Amino acid sequence: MKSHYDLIAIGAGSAGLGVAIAMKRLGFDVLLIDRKDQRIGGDCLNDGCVPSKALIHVSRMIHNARRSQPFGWKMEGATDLAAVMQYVHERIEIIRAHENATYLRDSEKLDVELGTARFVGKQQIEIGGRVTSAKNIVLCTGSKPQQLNVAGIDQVKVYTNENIFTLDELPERLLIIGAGPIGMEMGQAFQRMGSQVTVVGAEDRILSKELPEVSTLLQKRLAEEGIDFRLNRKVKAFRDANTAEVAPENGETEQIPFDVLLVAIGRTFNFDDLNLTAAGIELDDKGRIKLNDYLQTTNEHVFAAGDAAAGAPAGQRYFSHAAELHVSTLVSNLITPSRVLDKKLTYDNFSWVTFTDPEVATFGLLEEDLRKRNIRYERVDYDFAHDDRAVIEDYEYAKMILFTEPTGLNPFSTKILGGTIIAPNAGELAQELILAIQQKLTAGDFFNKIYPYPTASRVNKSVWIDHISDNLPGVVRKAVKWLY
Ligand SMILES: Cc1cc2nc3c(=O)[nH]c(=O)nc-3n(C[C@H](O)[C@H](O)[C@H](O)COP(=O)(O)OP(=O)(O)OC[C@H]3O[C@@H](n4cnc5c(N)ncnc54)[C@H](O)[C@@H]3O)c2cc1C
Ligand SMILES: NC(=O)c1ccc[n+]([C@@H]2O[C@H](COP(=O)([O-])OP(=O)(O)OC[C@H]3O[C@@H](n4cnc5c(N)ncnc54)[C@H](O)[C@@H]3O)[C@@H](O)[C@H]2O)c1
Repeated sequence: MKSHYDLIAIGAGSAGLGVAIAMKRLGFDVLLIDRKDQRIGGDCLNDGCVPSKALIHVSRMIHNARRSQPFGWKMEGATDLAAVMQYVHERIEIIRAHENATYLRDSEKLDVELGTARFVGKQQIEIGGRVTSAKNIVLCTGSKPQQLNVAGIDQVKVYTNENIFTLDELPERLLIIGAGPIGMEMGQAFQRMGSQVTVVGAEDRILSKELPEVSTLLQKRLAEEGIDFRLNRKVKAFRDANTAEVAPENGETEQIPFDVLLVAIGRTFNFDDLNLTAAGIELDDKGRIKLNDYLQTTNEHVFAAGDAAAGAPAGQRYFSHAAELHVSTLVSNLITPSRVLDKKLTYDNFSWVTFTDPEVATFGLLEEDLRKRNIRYERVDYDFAHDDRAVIEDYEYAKMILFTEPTGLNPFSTKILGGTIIAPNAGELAQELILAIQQKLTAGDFFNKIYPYPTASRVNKSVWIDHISDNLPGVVRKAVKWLY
């Protein structure tokens, strides 16, 4: 480790790896720090995106195998969770081959230190008893699961995303607290593998960041697969190691027996070890780092990225690709010679996907953003009932909701502002729409594109064919007829 660097990144998850590699490749002297080699890759690789999506992949195969029975396949069996987890961990190790200290030192020429970092000055970091400094430091220390603090919890073996992928026996009864993306993705995966899943959610609907009709449709599909929902309820206490006492605000308490408890009730931060006060870095009243629009902390030499940047004025987004957006904003600002040219963080072109089946993809401006900003918009609802691919593959229930500019005299010039798709592979279907928002493409651009039949993404044209047909001004129809 050198005594001084151009930049130090603390934490080697999506944010830390991104900023360190980008700055190094641009020619700067960079130090990357994480607690230990097995943590490099952060939550995403070790106990977030990668293991969860691998588990979802396996559970979908099991579900599809079961669904083939009406077509003559006779299958029986039970999930061997140890074998499933072996697959999950093999996938992690494949990615770890290029996300580890040796690889980063040898191939990316980064300085990598393993240990817990703490501030000992405004630009000074101590790690393993040694001190180094940097012109700029980026806090990429991520987040951790929020704990459930209720009476009797100490008797229970609590699982979170940090240890659920170590299970090697399928629980008969899995109780999940929290109906957010972790609860829904893991709940469906375990239900499909053969557990009886019960979900307790504090709000009146699942995935409360989505449009209400999307939550309702997804909940219906998950309930049809057998998940038992107890919404508008909280765990009040644990009677013993396998019984939760659950109740609505002013209602009767119900006992829910379980074999395994998964808690997924949101995130908190990893700031305790950092000694932030030594660097003059302040937290807000929610325990988030105070940041300006440029991801800068109250110490002008220290910035935050990834889950650690939840205190940004633009809002909090706990996603790997949010870390990617923070990194590109930061790197571009760090190498820009004049502060006047600095880019503010904005989520206007952001998107996310919840990898349930059906998937939920949400992109661009949310309806609440449009209302808050007094932006005039129209809502376009598209039902997949008459989409040939949806009929062929049995997902006529799917929906697309777009928020568009108000249709003017020329409906072909309408642009998308945001929207949501709930459908199998919605995350892939939405990609074209996300690009359209970013590049300001119009309804006419989709209308004029010829999509191979019967690709699923033809819906991105069908929605406009319907919309344009419904909104073509009478004068245009008359003119066309007159010219005919
Ligand atoms: C179950 C689950 C599924 C998810 N699925 C998705 C998904 O499908 N798509 C998606 O986009 N996002 C997903 N996410 C969110 C995504 O994982 C996170 O947003 C992302 O990992 C955040 O990256 P980060 O770099 O900010 O933090 P992290 O990945 O948490 O990395 C932080 C690193 O900092 C290190 N660190 C902390 N403190 C110190 C210190 N003092 N000294 C040294 N090192 C330190 C930690 O060891 C850790 O490695 C999921 C999350 C979970 C929990
Ligand atoms: N596909 C993806 O991109 C993906 C997948 C999983 C997680 N993530 C990220 O990880 C983050 C964390 O996920 P999460 O699901 O833990 O958090 P979340 O904050 O999104 O959802 C937690 C849910 O738990 C509920 N809750 C809180 N306290 C409760 C209590 N005591 N009893 C019952 N319910 C309670 C909340 O009302 C909320 O609906 C997400 O915000 C998301 O950004 C992303």
